[in-house]
Amino acid sequence: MIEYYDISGCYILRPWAMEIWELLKEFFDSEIKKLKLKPYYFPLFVTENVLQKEKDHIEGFAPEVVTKSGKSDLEAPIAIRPTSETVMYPYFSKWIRSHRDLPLKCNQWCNVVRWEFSNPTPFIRSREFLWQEGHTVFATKEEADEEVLQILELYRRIYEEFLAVPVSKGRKSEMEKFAGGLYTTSVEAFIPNTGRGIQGATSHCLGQNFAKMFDITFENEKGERSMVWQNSWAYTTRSIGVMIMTHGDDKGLVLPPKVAPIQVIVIPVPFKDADTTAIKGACESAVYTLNQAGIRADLDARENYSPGWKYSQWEMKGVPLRIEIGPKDLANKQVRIVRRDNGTKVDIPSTDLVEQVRVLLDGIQVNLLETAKAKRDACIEIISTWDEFIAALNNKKLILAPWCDEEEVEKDVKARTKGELGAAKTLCTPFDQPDLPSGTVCFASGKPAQKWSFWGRSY
Ligand SMILES: O=C1CCCN[C@@H]1CCCn1cnc2ccccc2c1=O
Repeated sequence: MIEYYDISGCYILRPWAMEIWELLKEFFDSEIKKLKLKPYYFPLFVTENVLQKEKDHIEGFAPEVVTKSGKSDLEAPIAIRPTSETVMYPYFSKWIRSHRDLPLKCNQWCNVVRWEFSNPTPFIRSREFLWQEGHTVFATKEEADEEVLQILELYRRIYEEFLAVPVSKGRKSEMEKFAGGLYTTSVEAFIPNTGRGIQGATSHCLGQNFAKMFDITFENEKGERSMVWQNSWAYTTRSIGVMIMTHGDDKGLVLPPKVAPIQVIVIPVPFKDADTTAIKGACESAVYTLNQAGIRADLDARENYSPGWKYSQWEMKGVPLRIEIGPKDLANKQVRIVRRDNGTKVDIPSTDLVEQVRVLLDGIQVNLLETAKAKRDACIEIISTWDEFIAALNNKKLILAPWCDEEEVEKDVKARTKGELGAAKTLCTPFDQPDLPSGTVCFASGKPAQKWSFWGRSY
């Protein structure tokens, strides 16, 4: 999937990874086009003084900004985009004059650079990554609020319907939200093996903060000038890393069929005096029939590897289904199908091939999500006291706790849980709130609890 590069935190994405990214992009792009998003491409470079325009929140990120100044020190240093607000919004200000210019809906698929120094991890934390960033502009807050949730639902579908990763939709705390915005919503995943939460994607309502900063105003129907309301939202190639960690097993990758570059690998099983030509022919026609039905099938007829060696290689690559065709299968006009997710083998008549493969692929997709959901739910611990919180944290749990929603308390929990594994933090306040009996107190402060929030260590 990936090749290490001679610069730390940078990776080469090879076809097995890029084909997954392209399948996700195909779905997401077709969905946002239904919402009237238009494709744009803005420059990679931004002058540092323009980037500094967001100085109130950018100082938090400043060290991550890669800059290069020209040969003579007269030239203003140029930065590589870590995100594109400051690149785009001066032009939104120029392009938007009247309510007739709204809503403006801009999406770009691109790379961004954030020169992070904490431990680089393929897909999960890289200094350059691919993403889509949506930047939309509305006349009213209501329109913005509605779109924030429409996009968040698309991110849930990316994770649950394609990557088979369960996520929780919720709202970020004031401390964890995008500082430049009004509020942040996110889909949060959880990795049971490490007991860490991981942000899957974010959908921010920016309010009128950037309209003020970049003077993005419009004349409404009554001829009055007012400021626009904006959103911005993104998901990244990190989503591939979350899928790998969620489904992988000791044999290697386990790919959900919806994002598998090859969904079915067909392998001839020759036998010493059997008719190898007929077997290969049967394999080729199986691949052809499946491809005609829109199933991503391929043939592995390499003569320099044994069937057993091929089984292991394609299992390691996570291909959902393997079809074996040997002399016995040929004689009985059947094929043997092996599932990657649970290893079951089944012999099916060649005449039922497409139908059965479809049923099996759908079954794998559902099974992977259900299995991951059960594992994630088994990690959720509902607590009410500080001691229970610490115990759950040390047991690698995803903690659901009643919280007074005070930032000072959030900071205090971070301070009290600092350590080499990283501090605990709020992951999100799930939209789906359990009942909060009156009188329930905050696990950390003892003050009246306002909400249930997910807490835990995170990536
Ligand atoms: O999430 C999104 C969605 C897509 C558009 N951008 C927003 C917010 C990005 C927040 N952010 C994140 N890292 C940064 C790193 C360096 C400079 C600036 C930033 C920065 O503004």
